[in-house]
Amino acid sequence: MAKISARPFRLALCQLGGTGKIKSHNIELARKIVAQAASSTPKPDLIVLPEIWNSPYAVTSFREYSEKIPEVGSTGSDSDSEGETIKALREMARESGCWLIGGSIPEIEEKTDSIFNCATAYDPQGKLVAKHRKVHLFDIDIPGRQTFKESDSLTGGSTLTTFEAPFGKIGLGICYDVRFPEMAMVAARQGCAAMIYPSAFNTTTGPMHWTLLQRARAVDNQIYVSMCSPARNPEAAYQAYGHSMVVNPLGDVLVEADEHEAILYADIDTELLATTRRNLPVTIQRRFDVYPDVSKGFQ
Ligand SMILES: NC(=O)CC(=O)C(=O)O
Repeated sequence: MAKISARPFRLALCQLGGTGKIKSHNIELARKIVAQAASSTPKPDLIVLPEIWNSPYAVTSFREYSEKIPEVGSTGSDSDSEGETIKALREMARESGCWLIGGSIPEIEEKTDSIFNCATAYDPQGKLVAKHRKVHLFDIDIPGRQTFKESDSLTGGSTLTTFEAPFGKIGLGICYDVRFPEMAMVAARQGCAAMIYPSAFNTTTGPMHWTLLQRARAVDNQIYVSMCSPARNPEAAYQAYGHSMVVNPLGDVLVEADEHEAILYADIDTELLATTRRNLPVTIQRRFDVYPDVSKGFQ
């Protein structure tokens, strides 16, 4: 179990609204909301965008809107290896002077012709510091209410993702990944202060599980948990839930949006991480002699 080494930091969630079928328009909307988030006082350290914001959230759109995404560490000098959204996200990070989780976009891997739902993160110099391909694809069928099958056009990723920033280590997942507690547990055991999920629940599963899952992941692992959604668009085929949220290690909801466009700010209190773990020391009371250590092989 790695110790959490983090300093207090400020998180800004951009619940982006107004996106539609025109990719360049979606990118301009993202630029505006990131710039607005960065201009607030105190300035946030880390800004977050939602899941699949440059494209409609539809299995029939992912290939058309997909882009190449280079490997982690890329500074964008080889401009052929990345698409317009990635170039724009690098600029947003540089211009804002903040760390940026650029939500997720559809990624094409040319050598296998596979499409992934991929989240990226950047430092304030625009360097790509993390790339997470959604591991658990959103394939559900609640008859008459919500049916979705990402696996019709997407391939699942096969790695877990964390990145180190000066304010602490952050775990990155995407939406449906939150339903798999092992992922957040591994991140927590690797010393992450927060698990952040660009997301897009819907008006069926949102009321059922959105808050419950974040509070569960936070309390189980005594970390901050946050999901950043797009705003709801009444004209879209997929009705995003909205309700972007940050939950603290005690399971308290610190901030929550409604369904409209919004920017939410939350202060990540590293002292609370420490006191929660001191007062309720479950992270050191686990009985891996009785049940298997799910994080074995990842530390
Ligand atoms: N959109 C998702 O990936 C997940 C979701 O909406 C849900 O789990 O519910």
